[in-house]
Amino acid sequence: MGNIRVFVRVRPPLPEEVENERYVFSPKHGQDDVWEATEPLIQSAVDGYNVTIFAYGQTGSGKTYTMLGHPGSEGIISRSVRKLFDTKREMESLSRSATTVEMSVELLEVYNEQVRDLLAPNAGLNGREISLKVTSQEVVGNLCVSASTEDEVMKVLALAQSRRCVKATSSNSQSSRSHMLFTIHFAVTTKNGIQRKGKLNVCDLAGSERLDKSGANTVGGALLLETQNINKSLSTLSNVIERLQSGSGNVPFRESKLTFLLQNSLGGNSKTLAIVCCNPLPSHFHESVCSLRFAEKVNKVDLKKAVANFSC
Ligand SMILES: Nc1ncnc2c1ncn2[C@@H]1O[C@H](COP(=O)(O)OP(=O)(O)OP(=O)(O)O)[C@@H](O)[C@H]1O
Repeated sequence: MGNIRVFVRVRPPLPEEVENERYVFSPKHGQDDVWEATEPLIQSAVDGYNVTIFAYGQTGSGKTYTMLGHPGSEGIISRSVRKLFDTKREMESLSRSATTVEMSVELLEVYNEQVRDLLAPNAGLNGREISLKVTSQEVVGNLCVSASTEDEVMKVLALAQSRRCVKATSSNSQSSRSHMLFTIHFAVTTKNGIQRKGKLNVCDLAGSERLDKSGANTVGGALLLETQNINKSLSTLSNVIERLQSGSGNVPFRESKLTFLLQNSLGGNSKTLAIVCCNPLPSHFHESVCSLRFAEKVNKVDLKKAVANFSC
């Protein structure tokens, strides 16, 4: 006598169901499809809005691939940078340089509950922690590098990525051990002196992981501490979203550096997109369900109506 055998069969979606679920990207959708749906938000940064895009999901589910991509398979960041520079050139040439656009870039990581400036000369794992003053509106004290070409931004990004803490775990050979926040500012000044300032924040979060699956509890030391900090900040993020959704009580933005940095994106004047990534394997079913629950909660959060940042 053995156990009862169980088969599970998932039928393919029917055409009308595909239409209803079109915001779900399946494994057959590529980077172009994700970009096509994301691109209109980048235009909002040009129009003077604060825009935030963050990738959430368990370790190894495709967050960094979605945001940064691979050579020949560009992610959201490089496509956004190119779009912003194309727009800058177009605006300046159409106005015969009467309109000017200035762009600058910031790159931060949150590693073990410390905010680090990835562009600072002493950045990196062995570097000193940069003490940043984080206000509810913005981070003060880090480097903001002005950028005049896409190549410059991509070089700065590659430098930051090389300094970011990435390690092999048993779930992912290139696992990001920190949350990375890339910000590009887009400031337009017209010939009559009117300014509008938009910005795009792209956040590649570190992935949640179970200690037993990641092997961190057996390796111990740094990996264990990193995993605990990652999980703690992601669970604070989840609590923040829950409070925002229910509208009850104080929102615990200050309980983690990550939520502090995302405060304006989640509870303020911003247009925000969460991309929730899932691992396709049945063995990760539990984690995928948790990520989808998170997606559902985020989807119910009512943000204040975003207002463009204009000044004279
Ligand atoms: N849509 C995709 N198409 C093809 N390969 C993908 C896709 N998404 C992810 N991958 C591959 O899966 C692996 C894990 O992806 P990635 O490193 O982006 O995960 P992650 O969610 O950022 O993980 P972590 O949280 O550990 O940093 C990588 O080898 C990546 O190239």
